[in-house]
Amino acid sequence: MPSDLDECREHLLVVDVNDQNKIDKSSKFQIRNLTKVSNAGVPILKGIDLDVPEGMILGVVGPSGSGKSTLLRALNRLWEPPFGTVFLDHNDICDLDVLSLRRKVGMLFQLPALFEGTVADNVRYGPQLRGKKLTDEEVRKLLITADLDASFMNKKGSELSVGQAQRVALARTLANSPEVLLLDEPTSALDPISTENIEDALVKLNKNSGMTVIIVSHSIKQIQRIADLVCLLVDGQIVEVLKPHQLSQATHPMAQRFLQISS
Ligand SMILES: Nc1ncnc2c1ncn2[C@@H]1O[C@H](COP(=O)(O)OP(=O)(O)OP(=O)(O)O)[C@@H](O)[C@H]1O
Repeated sequence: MPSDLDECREHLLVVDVNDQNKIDKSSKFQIRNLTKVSNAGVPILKGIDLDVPEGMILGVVGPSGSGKSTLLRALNRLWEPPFGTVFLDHNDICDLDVLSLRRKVGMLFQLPALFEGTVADNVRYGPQLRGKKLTDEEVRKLLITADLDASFMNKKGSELSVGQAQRVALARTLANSPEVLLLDEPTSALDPISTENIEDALVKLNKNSGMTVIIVSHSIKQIQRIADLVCLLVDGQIVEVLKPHQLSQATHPMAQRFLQISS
């Protein structure tokens, strides 16, 4: 018996923007005609239409330069579209207070920048802005979720490896209890064991708290391990939306080639 979420996943489609009846009411994000052109006039995103159901892990894959990071950044208002709209819970994100948007929609970058101070300072940063001081125990739990042990608490952010900094950045993002997690190559600097631990943590967070996750990854295997659905981006356009086990059925020639080489 398929669950509501399964039904919903079945219906994640690249939508016809003119057909409002197709808007999925349980969507966390509704992206309509999202378009970006570089200053030099080169199209980067070419009218992206996509619904992301609440509680889903959506994998975004595609060749380098296809616009994956640009797409993620739009969802957190790191740039604002000259054309197109992004709705979060049916509200245009450009109408939302940007700080509350970023608290709801946490983002992790490929190369995380930590703030001055210790790891614990970094993890406490977001809640502190809202007048909440996390206890040592709360910080410890967040670090453990991000596959770091408590001994990291008092280390300086500047003394960490990229892989350790990636995990601190994850703990710092989770400290805000986001409803959505945008991940840009979150395990690119991690060893296979840590990668597996982070993947497990993401799946647990998704299952236990219903957190919607959108993950960009160059690892097709990673996407197949954790995603409910995969969106293939080629040259600024979504060319396929498939379930992970259906990836071999991609019909777009560039998507096929990309998948063959990366699998
Ligand atoms: N601020 C910018 N100004 C001009 N061009 C940009 C800007 N940001 C990105 N681009 C260009 O847009 C295209 C898409 O970049 P983006 O980083 O989104 O791709 P990507 O799919 O995430 O790539 P990768 O897999 O290599 O990280 C690239 O050609 C890039 O050079």
